[in-house]
Amino acid sequence: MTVLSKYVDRVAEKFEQAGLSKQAFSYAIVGSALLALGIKASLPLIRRSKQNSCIADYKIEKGSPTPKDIDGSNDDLKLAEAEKLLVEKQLKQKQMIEPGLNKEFLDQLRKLVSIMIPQKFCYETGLLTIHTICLFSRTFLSIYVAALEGAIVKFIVRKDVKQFAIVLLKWFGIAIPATFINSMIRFLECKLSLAFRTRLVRHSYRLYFKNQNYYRVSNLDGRIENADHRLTEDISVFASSVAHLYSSLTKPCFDLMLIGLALMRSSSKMNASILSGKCPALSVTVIALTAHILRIVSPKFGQLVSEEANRYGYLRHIHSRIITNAEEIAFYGGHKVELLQLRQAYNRLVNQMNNIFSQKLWFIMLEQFFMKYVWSGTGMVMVSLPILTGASSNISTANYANDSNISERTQYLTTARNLLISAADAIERLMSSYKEIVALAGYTYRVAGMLDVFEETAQGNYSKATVVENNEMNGIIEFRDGKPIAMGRIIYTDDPGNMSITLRSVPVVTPNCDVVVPSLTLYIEPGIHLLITGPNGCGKSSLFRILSGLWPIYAGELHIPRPVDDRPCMFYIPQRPYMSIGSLCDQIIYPDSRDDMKRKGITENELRSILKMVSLEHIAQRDSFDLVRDWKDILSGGEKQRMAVARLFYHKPRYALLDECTSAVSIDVESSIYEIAKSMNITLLTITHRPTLWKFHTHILEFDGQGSWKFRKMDANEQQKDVLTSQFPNNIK
Ligand SMILES: Nc1ncnc2c1ncn2[C@@H]1O[C@H](COP(=O)(O)OP(=O)(O)OP(=O)(O)O)[C@@H](O)[C@H]1O
Repeated sequence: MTVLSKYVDRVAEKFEQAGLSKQAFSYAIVGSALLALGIKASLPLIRRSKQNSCIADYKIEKGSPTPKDIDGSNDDLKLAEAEKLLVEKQLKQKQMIEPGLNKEFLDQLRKLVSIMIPQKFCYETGLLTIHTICLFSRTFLSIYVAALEGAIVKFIVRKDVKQFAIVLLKWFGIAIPATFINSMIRFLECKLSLAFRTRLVRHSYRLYFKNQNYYRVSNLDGRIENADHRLTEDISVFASSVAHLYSSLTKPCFDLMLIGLALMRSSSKMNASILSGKCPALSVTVIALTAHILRIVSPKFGQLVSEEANRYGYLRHIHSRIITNAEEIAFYGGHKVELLQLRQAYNRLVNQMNNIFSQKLWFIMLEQFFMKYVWSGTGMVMVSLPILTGASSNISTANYANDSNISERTQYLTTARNLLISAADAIERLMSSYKEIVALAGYTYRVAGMLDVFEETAQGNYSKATVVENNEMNGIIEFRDGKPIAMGRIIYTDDPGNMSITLRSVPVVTPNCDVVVPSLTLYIEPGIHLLITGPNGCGKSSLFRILSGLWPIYAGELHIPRPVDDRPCMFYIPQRPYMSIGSLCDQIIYPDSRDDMKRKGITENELRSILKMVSLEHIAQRDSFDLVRDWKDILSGGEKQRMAVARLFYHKPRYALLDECTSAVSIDVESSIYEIAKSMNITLLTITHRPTLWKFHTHILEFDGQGSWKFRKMDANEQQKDVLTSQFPNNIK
């Protein structure tokens, strides 16, 4: 500032020499400052209105790609459009509760705390107690160190070398427990955060895997975009901020309490009580006023942090999609599109982070100004006022020259100053905790929100944005509070003599509440090998989803045999089989564990013969059963499908739900697989487009793609469809 004012003076002199008055020069400076301010204020508005008009242009052009779209310069506009849609969607779902210090936050926090600390006496309360003792001891030590420093100054002023050396030694001696306790506080904070995290993770994993929630959350419900991010990153950050907040709230409270007492004691010794008269009023007024100003001007950190976490989660989601679908993307050469999406997601995150940084810049400046300067100034006034005014002092003027009194006062001032600095520091920490609390509100909102969604989806309550408007009128689905209600019933039959599956007037309804088949009635008993056909999207796989309990039943009844441990009722094999992490043995027995296998008394030799049934014996010869490899990449498409069939032969279910699961398997191996399955008394429910498989079935369920269906016994001609197809390809549909 000094340099600037000197420079301004020098320029003003030059202007005077050139014949311009100092007043005109001042007007010019003020004018240009106002102009700069005006530009700064209006520029963002101009930019925003320009952006809006561009978005409007883009809306008009949507659907017809322009050269601008193609060269990627319209990316920002697309992104803005996408973001707008997202916000509209969230508003529709009434989810735009602003995370901040409010009742919702306190309720959510209370709920999460009851998960993190489930009992009065548990590991976490033990850690908290030790942590609290350490924080308390640290405050005592700070006060003791302040007193020692005062004594050191006193003996320096008195020139008392011996006492000085003794106190200095004490000062060094106290450093050992003080540093240990400091380190211990950090250690305990980390342990506490980990303990909280573990409790939350265990609880949320339990919920995530309850009633196939991992499927429901991403497929049937639309509220959580990236459950993986919430389950890992958000829980971790939430747990550490709770643990940190505990120490950053309790330590300053102890500090204030004990320092207040220490100050009162030392000041009353000097008959210069800083806690009487106008001093406390002054300090309380200054602190309250500055705190109020800071609260008013504080940016909405909770909302900002929550949005940042959203964007970070989305970025990770795009990354994981690329990893999962790397081969497909590489075959398509889709790297440009993927790169663009990654960049857009990253830019969104950067924009949000920049926004937070710039909001923090001014807030921290103001905060520091109040805390470092305004409060220190007030503290200095408080310490010196009683001594300077000396109104209440009993120390006579005659004694002022006395060395001892001077050194006493110096000691008092040094100790009081140190204590006041510590107290100011404590208040600073308390006030900056507000920022942390608001940021914590953001994470609490995400973690508690996730648990709420998990609990609701586990009970079959789903919420999807696009559901209600289109379908409320169809009469098949009942809605309550805008949410579809699953009125259908699943009835498990326990009768070992009745292993049939019955569907009575069950509609096939997608998670978006599109009715694919209004009402389906079927009776399947062991030995009815059912072939399911129909055009794409007619609901073939959806029927399997309903039979497996993945999709809710909105009406009617489904009777299925209750699953028993050793022989599952149904076993589903998809077109793209899932390869788990683990050894070759783990692939065959999935989802059983080694212990389950031992319990069932199945040996490695039996596994070998299962592999032989699906013509995969060479894999067991190549690798041992215990070798852990990345089977997803090692096995070819057809081998993976055969491995999935090996699982079927291992589990020997009553019903096999085969969803084009042998589309990549050669026809001869496929036929032998079907024969073996039938010989094992497995009833086949097959979706296939291959005529060669018709002969293995006794009944057919035909969907027409318009919601109608036909269920009937196959005639002998139909069973020979593959032969007829090869002889008269044009006559067979
Ligand atoms: N998770 C989902 N969310 C919303 N709609 C879905 C979902 N899964 C499937 N659908 C819709 O349900 C309808 C039936 O799908 P389904 O998978 O049963 O078809 P399909 O008959 O098996 O077809 P294909 O022969 O192509 O496999 C389709 O219109 C599809 O878009």
